[in-house]
Amino acid sequence: MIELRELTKRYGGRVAVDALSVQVRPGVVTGFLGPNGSGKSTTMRMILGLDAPDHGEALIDGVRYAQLTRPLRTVGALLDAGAFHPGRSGRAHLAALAASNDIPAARVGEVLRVVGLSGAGDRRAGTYSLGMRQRLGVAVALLGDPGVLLLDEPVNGLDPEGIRWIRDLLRGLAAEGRTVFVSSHLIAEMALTAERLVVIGQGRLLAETTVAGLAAGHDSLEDAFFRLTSQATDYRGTGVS
Ligand SMILES: Nc1ncnc2c1ncn2[C@@H]1O[C@H](COP(=O)(O)OP(=O)(O)OP(=O)(O)O)[C@@H](O)[C@H]1O
Repeated sequence: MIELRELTKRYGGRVAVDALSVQVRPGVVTGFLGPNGSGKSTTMRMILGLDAPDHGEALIDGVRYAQLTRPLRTVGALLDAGAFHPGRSGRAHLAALAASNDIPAARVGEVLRVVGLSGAGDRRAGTYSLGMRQRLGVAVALLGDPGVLLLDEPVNGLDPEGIRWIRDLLRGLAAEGRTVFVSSHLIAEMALTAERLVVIGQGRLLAETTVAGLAAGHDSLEDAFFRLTSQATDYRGTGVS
């Protein structure tokens, strides 16, 4: 379980995350939605202890990330799919992480299989396509068999087959009782993947609901999302006329 308590982050005079209080529960995929710049990545970075909140706290299974004794075994994250040495093979990258986190080496082959990179595991990661990098990032997240998973825009760069694969994977991981928190700015994709939704705009909580709950009373889910976030968008084109 992930718990955010009045989580707040300012950059200069600007509030990126504004007193965000949310509980993300195990057993379902929870989508984390908001327009560009609404604070999703900043929130995820604070959950992972990569950014310090100015106020409030983010707890994973009741403790802060820094207090976890075996972090990779508790929480797996995909933040930046390019975060590996390009000259190293996918397998070597995973093996180094496993060794430094006291994870059995046999787990490397298992996660390569789960993400469909068994055949490409010995290639240099720098030669991977964007979709293969995303898959390697997912393999890193799964390496410690964690109960909590945090993924920032995991479908970025994936083709339709890859998008379906990640959707099924996330739903399967949640069905095993894990907490799965996945950010996106694509409401249509989230509607197919997530059961619960946390929607933010300009760093503030706009809705914490189910997919059906968000759509209720609107022509479409997209319409509901736009209405909810229209007052909380930093950038908007005017179109041509
Ligand atoms: N290191 C930083 N320094 C200054 N401002 C930052 C920094 N990181 C984020 N911000 C600002 O904080 C706000 C929230 O950004 P964040 O990246 O968390 O949003 P996001 O919802 O993940 O956006 P996107 O969907 O575009 O990835 C934005 O206004 C952004 O410009």
